[in-house]
Amino acid sequence: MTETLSPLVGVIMGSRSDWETMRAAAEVLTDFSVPHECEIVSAHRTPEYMVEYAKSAEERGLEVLIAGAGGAAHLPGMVAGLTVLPVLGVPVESRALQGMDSLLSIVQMPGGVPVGTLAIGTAGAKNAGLLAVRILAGSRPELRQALHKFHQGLTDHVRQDKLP
Ligand SMILES: Nc1c(C(=O)O)ncn1[C@@H]1O[C@H](COP(=O)(O)O)[C@@H](O)[C@H]1O
Repeated sequence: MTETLSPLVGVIMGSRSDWETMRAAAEVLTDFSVPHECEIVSAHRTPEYMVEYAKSAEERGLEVLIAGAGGAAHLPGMVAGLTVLPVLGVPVESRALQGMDSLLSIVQMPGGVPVGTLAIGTAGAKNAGLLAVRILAGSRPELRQALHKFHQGLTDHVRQDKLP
């Protein structure tokens, strides 16, 4: 994509420790040449910055937010309450409860405030990146084309797999 270099997707996470998971989302966006930004934003530790970030996201030109957090993962839901942009929530795998706490904190949103919840961990982060690309592709034919190519690549790869 060349029409703009200002970020279209905001990848945010509650802590630096989430990066190992959330980098999978950023890598997908890089692969599809989607301009994006990555930041640490925490509902618990930086609540005022979270409000500022979420409220300014739309006017800054962001179109999709990907929010990852672990444990008491309130970030995605809080952000979804502060913006009308689509928010994709990634439950980061926690040590104590293997991410079940993160998942349940993100998925069970009250009606009216949607968060698109992905799977726990790196696979969820990767799919959040792909879902963001799919959302953006709705109005960007070049991204739609790139997704068709990616999809075909997946299919070809699996079709060529041989059992031992
Ligand atoms: N769940 C949240 C939020 C939030 O929801 O705002 N902020 C930080 N955290 C989470 O705390 C976990 C442990 O963080 P540390 O590793 O910094 O102790 C991280 O997975 C983070 O997402």
